[in-house]
Amino acid sequence: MSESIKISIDNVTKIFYKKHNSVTAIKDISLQIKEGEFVCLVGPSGCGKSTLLRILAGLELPSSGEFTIASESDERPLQSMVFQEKGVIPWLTVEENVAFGLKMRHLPKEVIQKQTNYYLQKVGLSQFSKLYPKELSGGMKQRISIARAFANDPEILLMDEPFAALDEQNKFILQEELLSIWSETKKTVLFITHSIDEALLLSDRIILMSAHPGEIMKEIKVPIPRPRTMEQVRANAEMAEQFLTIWNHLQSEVQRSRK
Ligand SMILES: Nc1ncnc2c1ncn2[C@@H]1O[C@H](COP(=O)(O)OP(=O)(O)OP(=O)(O)O)[C@@H](O)[C@H]1O
Repeated sequence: MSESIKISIDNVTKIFYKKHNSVTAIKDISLQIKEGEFVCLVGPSGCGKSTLLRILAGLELPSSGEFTIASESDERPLQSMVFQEKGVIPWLTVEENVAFGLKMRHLPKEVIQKQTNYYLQKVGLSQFSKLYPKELSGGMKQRISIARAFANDPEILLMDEPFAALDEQNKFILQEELLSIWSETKKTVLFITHSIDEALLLSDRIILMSAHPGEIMKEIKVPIPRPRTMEQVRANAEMAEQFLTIWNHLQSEVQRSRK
């Protein structure tokens, strides 16, 4: 991980105005993420995690505050986003889905083919390249989204619970595949999850958010070195302690928000 700051979020607040009231989704969020860092956002449901990601993706505007994403090249997209589901285009084949962002940028055909093939192979979809998403399992569809996001070669990756809809076995496999691609590319990643195990396995740093409105409450540096496996995460005493810290935080925030 480099020491340079890739994402800088400064005092970002988002208020959604409705007809008769307003909702403050996130409040005064300030966060700096280093180049090549893998950061997970964890917090109770409705605390504004997706709102923050959507702001960074340019899909929402902050009500106040600002953010910057350091850009190395004008030719690369600033960000790629991976969602929980519905991230694939049903009328395009697997290969066309992965190539989609590259085609939009009108890159040379050979570059598109090379990049697409590389990431299809990385996520184990090479032999399914001509199939359509409806012919694939949920795990395979998420692999397409991941391959497309990395193939785009964005400055940063934003991932909104990409594995939440998968069964445990598929989740473990995709987490390991993601870590393997990430360790090669060293992309800066901001990843939302509700799974404490997932956050401990993937992150360099975990940001804990408060219940509604979402504010940053605590940061946890994940203590074990990489490469990591879920077995190590589960067997490591320090990780068990961190698990409890996060668990207790979530419990108390959920209870506080219900009062
Ligand atoms: N477009 C919108 N219009 C109005 N309110 C919204 C909008 N998007 C989000 N909100 C509100 O902002 C708050 C934060 O929502 P958000 O989806 O960001 O939370 P979250 O932490 O990602 O939730 P979850 O973990 O359940 O996915 C919620 O109260 C939600 O109802």
